[in-house]
Amino acid sequence: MPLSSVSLLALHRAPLPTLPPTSNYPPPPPRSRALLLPRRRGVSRLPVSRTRAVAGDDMAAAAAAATELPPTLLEYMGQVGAADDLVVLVAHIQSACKRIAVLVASPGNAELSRGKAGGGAAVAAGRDAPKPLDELSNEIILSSLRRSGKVAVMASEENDLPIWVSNDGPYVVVTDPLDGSRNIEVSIPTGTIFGIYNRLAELDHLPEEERAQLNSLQSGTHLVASGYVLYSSATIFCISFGAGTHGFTLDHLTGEFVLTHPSIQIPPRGQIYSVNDARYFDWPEGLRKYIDTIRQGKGQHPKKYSARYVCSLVADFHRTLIYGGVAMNPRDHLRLVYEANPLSFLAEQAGGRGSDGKSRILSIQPVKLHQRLPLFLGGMEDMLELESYGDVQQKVNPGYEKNH
Ligand SMILES: O=P(O)(O)OC[C@H]1O[C@](O)(COP(=O)(O)O)[C@@H](O)[C@@H]1O
Repeated sequence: MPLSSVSLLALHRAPLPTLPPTSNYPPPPPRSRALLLPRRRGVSRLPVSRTRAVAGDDMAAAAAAATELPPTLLEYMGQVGAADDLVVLVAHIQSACKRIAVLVASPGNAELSRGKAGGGAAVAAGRDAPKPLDELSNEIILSSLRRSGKVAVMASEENDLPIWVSNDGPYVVVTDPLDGSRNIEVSIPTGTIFGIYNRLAELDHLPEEERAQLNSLQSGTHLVASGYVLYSSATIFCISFGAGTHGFTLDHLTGEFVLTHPSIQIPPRGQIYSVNDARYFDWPEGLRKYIDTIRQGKGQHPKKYSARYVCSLVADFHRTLIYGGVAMNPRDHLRLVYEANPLSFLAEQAGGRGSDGKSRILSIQPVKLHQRLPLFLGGMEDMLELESYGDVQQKVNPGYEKNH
């Protein structure tokens, strides 16, 4: 059945099971063993002949087990009353991300990623040349968005210009299809980041190119939803529709993303800072002082902070969302439209903050599609302390080649 007629199948609008909000640190207890078993939908949906075959006690046990199952991502969207168009769109994004998850975990991934650097085994030319993983991921996402029938424009970090997809699509999607792909060869986590806006009908009279640009340059305050998928030891789909940030983990037995991290709250104070601190000597005075202070335990939080830096934005952000602290890239490197806005939306929806070191990210009006800026994401108290140092944006960036 095509996903577009997911029609929201029998997205039963039963009340949500009462899972506690994600208490981030220490991490949540392991999921019940029932989740490790092949997924059984509600017993009431079994054909009558089959339900009759189930003996009384078994029936009761099966019913109890079924009602304990946390919802899948699409069930969750049905339960919270998400618009049908949005459910169809997210269904297509999740199916694209499942394909990317398989791709990054496949034996050929290293060869594909070497193709990007023009070295390694990528000797075939033209159409036969292996495509770098981020280009392939881009194509996977684009074709899923096309098939959804719900997208007017897609703007991707991988394309110079936004792509006008369909005149009928109600949504605009911005995406970094595979962030951190330089880490693929060594199996370090990667991720897909996306943001969803409403298509601006008032621009429909403009020429296509201009319409596509302006639809893609909406400020983060207009996000309808944003999310990321982390490809790591678990594949996790984190999303916000503007009412909290929620995490769904891919259950490989059923192929479903199931709710594992409801209502994530970033601890206002963490004990981790995340930055490429080989660049310490290029940092401004304020940032150096901040980091020196917190790692000695002399900041507003009288604890010595630890350093963690994966150098893969989705992984560094995911850890920050769960454990707190601050994840940052103080140089003009990460992109406002594809990375900073979607992640800041998730951070805010989890009670945290996304900033360029001075201002709230979501309030910055993008002027260029590939605009880059310093990015700081984290728990509220940690972020306010960091910003109080004033001078935290790295202005110089000498001597670093982007070759690994
Ligand atoms: O080299 P830096 O400044 O540490 O930047 C690392 C960051 O760059 C990224 O790899 C993204 O860079 P690209 O968008 O060029 O792939 C992030 O995943 C990571 O957080």
